[in-house]
Amino acid sequence: MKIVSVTDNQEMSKKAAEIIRELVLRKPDAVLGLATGGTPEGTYQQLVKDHQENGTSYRSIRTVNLDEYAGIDPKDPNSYYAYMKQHFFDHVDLPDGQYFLPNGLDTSKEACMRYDALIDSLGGVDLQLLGIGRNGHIGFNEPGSSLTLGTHVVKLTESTRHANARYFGSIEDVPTEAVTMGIGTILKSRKILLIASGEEKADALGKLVLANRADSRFPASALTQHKNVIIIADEAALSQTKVSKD
Ligand SMILES: N[C@@H]1[C@@H](O)[C@H](O)[C@@H](COP(=O)(O)O)O[C@@H]1O
Repeated sequence: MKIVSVTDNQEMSKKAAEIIRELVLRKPDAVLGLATGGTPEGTYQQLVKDHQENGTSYRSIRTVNLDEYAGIDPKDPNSYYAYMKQHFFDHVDLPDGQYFLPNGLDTSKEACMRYDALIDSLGGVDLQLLGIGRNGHIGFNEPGSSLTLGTHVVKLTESTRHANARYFGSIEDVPTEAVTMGIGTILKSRKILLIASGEEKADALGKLVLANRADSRFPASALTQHKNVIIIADEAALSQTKVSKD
């Protein structure tokens, strides 16, 4: 795992966007694995700015998202589909029909298998963007998840529901389940870019930097099994590690 230490959220977002942009320019039909949450918002902002100012094109790009809440209609403003439209899809020239998310309204085993088959049919993910949950979850793979599964339905932990409640009216409105790419799916990506910002991620980052083997109690540790992982984290997120700014 390569760790890049940056000053703050803005520098993290710029560096992450630069890596994505380079791939898009080098491979105009790349498959991007995308993530949601507060952390990648700045990265999408940078990519949109770059598209507007420099014309970087997404015409032939395909994207697949990590996860979606179960039981939430894509039209619901709290869906990850709506998040992606709002932060990225509606502002670049990525054609409709070239972006995919798990379907929160069809959580059947068949639908999950179809999502993995879709990713394979696109040729696999070139670059998977990841955030990290405070408890070390990636996608929605909560502690205790199998580290080999493909896309599947998960029960969200109360800590994750509380952390994500800021987007909903109240905690009762936060779904209890989600559909997520499994760690098995994530590890198939050719490259993984994990971004983290802020003190509330310091615990998780501290554990991740020290991890030397995959342990299902801390799902992000599965990244130790992948050969091409870059972590871009700011000083606050790295405050419990010995990694210092380059
Ligand atoms: N499913 C998402 C994850 O993909 C994300 O990495 C995590 C951290 O979110 P945030 O970036 O808002 O801290 O939250 C959610 O649970």
